[in-house]
Parts: sequence; C-alpha cells; structure tokens
Amino acid sequence: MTSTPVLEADGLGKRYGRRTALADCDLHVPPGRIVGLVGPNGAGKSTLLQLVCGLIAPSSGTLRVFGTRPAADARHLARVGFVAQDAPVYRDLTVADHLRLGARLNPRWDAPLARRRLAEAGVASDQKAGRLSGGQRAGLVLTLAAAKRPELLVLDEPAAALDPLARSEFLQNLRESIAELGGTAVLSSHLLSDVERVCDHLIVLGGARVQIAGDVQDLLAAHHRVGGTIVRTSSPPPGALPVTLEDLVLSYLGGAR
Ligand SMILES: Nc1ncnc2c1ncn2[C@@H]1O[C@H](COP(=O)(O)OP(=O)(O)OP(=O)(O)O)[C@@H](O)[C@H]1O
Repeated sequence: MTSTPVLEADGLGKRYGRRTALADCDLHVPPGRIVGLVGPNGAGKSTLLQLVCGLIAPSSGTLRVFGTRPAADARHLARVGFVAQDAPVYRDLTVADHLRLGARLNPRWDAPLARRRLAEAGVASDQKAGRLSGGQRAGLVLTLAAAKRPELLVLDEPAAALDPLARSEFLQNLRESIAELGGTAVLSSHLLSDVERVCDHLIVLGGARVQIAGDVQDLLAAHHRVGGTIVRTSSPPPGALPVTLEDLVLSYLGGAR
C-alpha cells in the first residue's frame, strides 16, 4: 500500500510580475519526514512555504498537500500549522491571550500541550508578547502552531534571529514538539548545522529550482568525494571518501550559479 505524499509538486512555478521565484519544481515528500529547506537568499524558500500553506497561488504547475490543493477548505487548513518568518505575534496581547485566541480558532486545540511547550520555552503567561525575548517569542509562536495539532508543521527560518544558546533551546523544543505531534515538518534555514541536527529529508533550492531533494541518509550514501569533486554514484571508485551534508549542499548550490 502506498501512502499519500504530504507534499507533491509537479512543474511548480511562481512568478511575481516578471521575477521568477520558483520554476519547474518537482517534489515528493512522504509522511513522517522532517524536511530541511535550504538555499541562498532569494532562492524561493519563503515562496515555496507560502505556496504550501495556500497563502499564495502557483503561476504554473501543480502543488498538492495531503493529496489536494493547499488550504482547500477549513478541514485542510486545520491540518497545517505555519510559523512565518520573524515569528509574528500581537505585541499588546499577553501570552495567555494568544493561547485563548488559539483555543477559539482551532478545533483540535491541545491546551495541555500548549502549557507544556510554553514551560519548556520559559515563557510566562502574563507577559505581553511584545516584551518577550527573541527566543521566548519563537517559543510562543512554535507553541501556537503545535497546539493546533497539525499533521504538517511549516516553519520559515524560525531560529534565524536567535543567539546560539536560544537557538539550541528552540531546536530542542522543536524536536520535542515534532516528536509529540508525530507528523511531518518542513523548516527553512540558512544554518546547515540546524538542518543536520533536526532534519532527515533535504530540499536544496538554488536559482529558483530544486537542485536536489531526498532523504538525507540516501543522499549521503549516494554521493562521494572523488579527488576534489563530489560525484553521485552507486559504485564509488577506490579511494572515494564519504561526504558531509555541507559538502553536498555546497556542491549543488555551486552548480546552480
Ligand atoms: N511579494 C513579492 N513580490 C515581488 N517579488 C517577490 C515577492 N516575494 C518574493 N519575491 C522575490 O522572489 C524571489 C524569491 O524570494 P523568497 O523570499 O521566496 O526567497 P527566500 O529563499 O525565502 O529568501 P531569504 O532566504 O532571503 O528569505 C526573490 O527574488 C524575491 O525578491
């Protein structure tokens, strides 16, 4: 029996006026993966994530989320949680207000999970959201997305602005949240060390196109360093060396220039 892919893109493209943000993207993400979406500034990462959440529409090709058009109806919307870039909050509302809003707006709201996750992030419920530190705010926004119990959690550079300690704590919170939800997550990041720590599936975007995508273990097993070059081969020559995730990403991004 084959399970429906969480994400499936076929020739997906997005233009903003004459600017091409994504072109000819084919993707297939099976359920249960934690996907790292990487690529340089302007590669199209936010565009892809916004397409997945149905915030914008494709210019060409198709994108299916759980086998159907993104944000097709209220039930479909409830299956996807989104943490937008810069972790937006209502600055004048307290943390508790945010939780009350979440409970009102989401049919599957999990209040005990929200309380646990907030405690994990060290966020007090009487604090105004505008007064939280960057790490606490990221923790609040992650909590709000996770407590709706989405089957797909989408995060756009959630830890980009955090200092190394706050980032490490956030990533731990993220891993635990994903494990608790038991679904799929897609997270964009410039930090390959974060991707290495959290993700088991990789999508590399460069020049508006998918340069390579697949399960991290399969990709690492299929590539080798031969001399000064990274090659994809199932029968590596004698002396070929294993590659790291960073080797792999940089070699594909180099080719996209
Ligand atoms: N609303 C918009 N209107 C016009 N152009 C846009 C819009 N949003 C994105 N773009 C352009 O589309 C391309 C892809 O942008 P996108 O934000 O998706 O990239 P990104 O990989 O998320 O970049 P970053 O890592 O800097 O956040 C860029 O050239 C960008 O300037």
